[in-house]
Amino acid sequence: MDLKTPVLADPAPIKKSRLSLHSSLLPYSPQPQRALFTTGMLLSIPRKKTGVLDDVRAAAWLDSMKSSSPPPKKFPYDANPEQDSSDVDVAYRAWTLNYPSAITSFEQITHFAKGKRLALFLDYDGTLSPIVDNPDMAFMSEDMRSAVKNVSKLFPTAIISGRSRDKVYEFVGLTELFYAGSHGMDIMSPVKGSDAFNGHPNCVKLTDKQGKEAVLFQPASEFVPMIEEVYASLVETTREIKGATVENNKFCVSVHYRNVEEKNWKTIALRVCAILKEYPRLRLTHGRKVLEIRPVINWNKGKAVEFLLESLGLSDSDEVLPIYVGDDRTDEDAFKFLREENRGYGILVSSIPKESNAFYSLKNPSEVMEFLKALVTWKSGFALD
Ligand SMILES: O=P(O)(O)OC[C@H]1O[C@H](O[C@H]2O[C@H](CO)[C@@H](O)[C@H](O)[C@H]2O)[C@H](O)[C@@H](O)[C@@H]1O
Repeated sequence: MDLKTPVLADPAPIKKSRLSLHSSLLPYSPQPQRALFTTGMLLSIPRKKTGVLDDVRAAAWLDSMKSSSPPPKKFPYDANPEQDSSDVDVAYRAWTLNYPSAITSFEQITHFAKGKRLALFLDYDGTLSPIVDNPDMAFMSEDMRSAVKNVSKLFPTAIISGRSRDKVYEFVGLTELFYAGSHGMDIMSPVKGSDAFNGHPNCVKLTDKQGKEAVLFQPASEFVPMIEEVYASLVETTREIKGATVENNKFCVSVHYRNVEEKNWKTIALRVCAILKEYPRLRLTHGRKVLEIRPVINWNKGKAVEFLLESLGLSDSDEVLPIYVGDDRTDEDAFKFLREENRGYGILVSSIPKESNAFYSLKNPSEVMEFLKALVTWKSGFALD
């Protein structure tokens, strides 16, 4: 099977590595067996306790907060009254030469998928539901729910979210799927294929809400008391900052600043920094107008994809093509895993140009739904052949 990718469709931001990856993707080569769990899952990050360093760190966070929140109308140039939306369109179209649309490249994707089982991994916020001001109101539409349900009848499908697993399950409400919450630090998967994890201290067998036997993997379980403590401190320290909210995602905490005036972002950065200084075993990552505090462990959404592939019996890369769809920085770990392990494709959901480890792009959740529906149509037609 010739899987050669046309040169123009090669979505390569860093030409060297992406081209070499593409050539090794053709055809997929068997992956060397690797140990999923490193013995030292805990990473150590030295954190000095001087005031100057705190200021420097908070200033760096502030830069990151600002750069990750470009005002859509000004992007990709600075404020320019002459600039109209067609400039933005041109920039976006140029970007899609490197990250082709998964819809216009659909035939290419299904060509790669022929003879393999597709496995789908879907982020939640910004992917299945539109980004909204109130995180508690980030509902997915009924149309999207039925698209996800239909796709999950044909392909193993998992949701991998930064939310707590319970919360994301509440939003999605489909029993047919597999769920990983807290950026992959809380995974419920079927017992089938879970032998590799038997005896792992963070892996327990239980019966899920539907009465099915399941495996629960929580690599950061020892951090729960610390997360609860830091959540309480963050609620307290941000209480008087108008618009700031703190969300407890069980193994990680989100500090939202979407509704905070930009002049107060620095205060948030400084206060979160002051709290985090007391917790050297926690670290901060950035999301979409959110600061995410999480344990310093060697685990992320990429590791969660690897875990799920293994526990679902889908780890043979000759037979399975995983596709991961996500919009956030934390999804990059999953894109990177699929790219570096030569396993499958990341699809970045973004309406503005962004550097990414994904191969393809989709503009927004509506296009995600269109893509999922196209997969169902394709697979159904294929089944009738
Ligand atoms: O991994 P995800 O499922 O994408 O979760 C990442 C974070 O998503 C949520 O925050 C984001 O969506 C909110 C609702 O649209 C929005 O108000 C917020 O600004 C976004 O950052 C969620 O609330 C966070 O806890 C997740 O970590």
